[in-house]
Amino acid sequence: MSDSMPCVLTIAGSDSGGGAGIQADIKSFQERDVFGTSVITAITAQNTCGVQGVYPVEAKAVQQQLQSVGEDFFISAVKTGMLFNTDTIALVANAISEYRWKNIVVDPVMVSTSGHILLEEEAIDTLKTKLFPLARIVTPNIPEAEHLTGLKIEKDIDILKAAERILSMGVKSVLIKGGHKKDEYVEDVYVDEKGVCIRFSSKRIDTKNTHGTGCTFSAVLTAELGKRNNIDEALMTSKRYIQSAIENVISLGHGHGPTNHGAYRKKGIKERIISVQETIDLFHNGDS
Ligand SMILES: Nc1ncnc2c1ncn2[C@@H]1O[C@H](COP(=O)(O)OP(=O)(O)O)[C@@H](O)[C@H]1O
Ligand SMILES: Cc1ncc(COP(=O)(O)O)c(N)n1
Repeated sequence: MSDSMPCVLTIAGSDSGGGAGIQADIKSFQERDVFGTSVITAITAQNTCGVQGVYPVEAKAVQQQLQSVGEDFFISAVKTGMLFNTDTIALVANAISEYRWKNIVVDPVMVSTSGHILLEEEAIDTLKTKLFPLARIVTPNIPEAEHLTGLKIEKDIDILKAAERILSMGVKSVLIKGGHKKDEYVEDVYVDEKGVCIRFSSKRIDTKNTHGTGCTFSAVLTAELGKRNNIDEALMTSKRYIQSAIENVISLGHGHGPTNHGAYRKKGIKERIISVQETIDLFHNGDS
């Protein structure tokens, strides 16, 4: 191991079932060869069948964790996941400014796959106003993009409209993930402030084992940005990683099982992705 291993940070909730949250993030960091640090915002009692309890960590403890990490490590990228309430969001935004953290990936986690609230409704505005302007990229799924924008996403054009509205909240770029649609291909659509649009498309895997896919995707993205990769390369790696992790299922639990983190690294697994289409100057050409 090189002594200059990039060091990244996840600020998220703990999932006792190990499939999502901090646990998914640290596994992803390890797989992508970055050193993972963490700030835990909430403890969830959770398994593949659902969330049985949510226990937010008190503000003082969140603040101290941010300080412990911020004062000791050079952090090259940060991801935020489950933040749960307004106080935590404000503390995180302050720490990002104080420690001058860059490459901020905001996964606007709101509700678990099983339907449990992971972000208080009143905190959504704070997320938009305090955290989004600091973000390198925000990665909502379709229901989250709808909730953030108030738009209904049905057709392709709706995704672009939602992306444009999220960009107007001050983020540099947005990736709207397509896992919740039903099409044959799962398309994640990236749009940035310059009007560049890239679509990452892969064959939909027919499975119920998608617990933690969003956390894993954004953690891999954070690791790749922390290694100074360009955003398009970082997104491509994240899409390939998640495709392998869903495809090579490990059967655990009785509900929505977790993904297989080792799959992408293991030899013999074909990279069966991925068509990428790029449109430059999307908005400027009037296509939106
Ligand atoms: N059934 C699936 N087959 C292939 N890829 C999927 C599938 N479901 C989700 N993904 C991928 O997993 C990532 C997370 O997507 P999504 O499920 O939309 O987010 P979230 O986990 O935040 O709800 C995205 O990159 C998406 O393309
Ligand atoms: C601590 C924590 N963070 C995030 C999620 C979202 O993951 P999913 O959408 O797969 O339930 C979760 N269930 N738990």
